[in-house]
Amino acid sequence: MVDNGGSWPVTGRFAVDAVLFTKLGGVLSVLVVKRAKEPFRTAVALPGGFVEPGERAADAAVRELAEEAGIVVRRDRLRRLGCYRRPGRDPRGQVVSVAYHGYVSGAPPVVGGSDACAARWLAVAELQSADIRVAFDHRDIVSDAVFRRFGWRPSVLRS
Ligand SMILES: O=P(O)(O)OC[C@H]1O[C@@H](O)[C@H](O)[C@@H]1O
Repeated sequence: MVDNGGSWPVTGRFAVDAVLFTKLGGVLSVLVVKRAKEPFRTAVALPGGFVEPGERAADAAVRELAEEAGIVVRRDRLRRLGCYRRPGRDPRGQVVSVAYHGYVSGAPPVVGGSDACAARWLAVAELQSADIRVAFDHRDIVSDAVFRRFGWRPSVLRS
């Protein structure tokens, strides 16, 4: 632990999220987990978590993908999407999340672990349905990732 002399305010925590795409039956899909704990217990979320002391953000994204979804993705297959810092995005307090995006072919098998009780590939269009409870600002993150990668923006479907 670095002694900051008490002069640096501790204002928040640093997290990562991973948007991993595939095509499943020709349909653009994204890897999601079901949260096993609060906040947003049982909601759909992106694989993600807090960055450990001394850990690089991209390595944390790779680690969370493995821990929460049982999928091994090389760091150089992930691209940085951006920083998500809107106040209130996490009910626990100020959490800044760096999001990454990537693509894997063939919808490899995934399995929930760690903070996730399940993992699956979910059609992007389905994730945008208002009927699905999505944790944090993860629906917006997926929308931004689709736009960055494919150049179109999925619209939220109201039932
Ligand atoms: O999954 P835990 O460890 O509870 O918290 C990490 C999550 O907290 C959120 O702000 C981030 O978007 C990230 O997904």
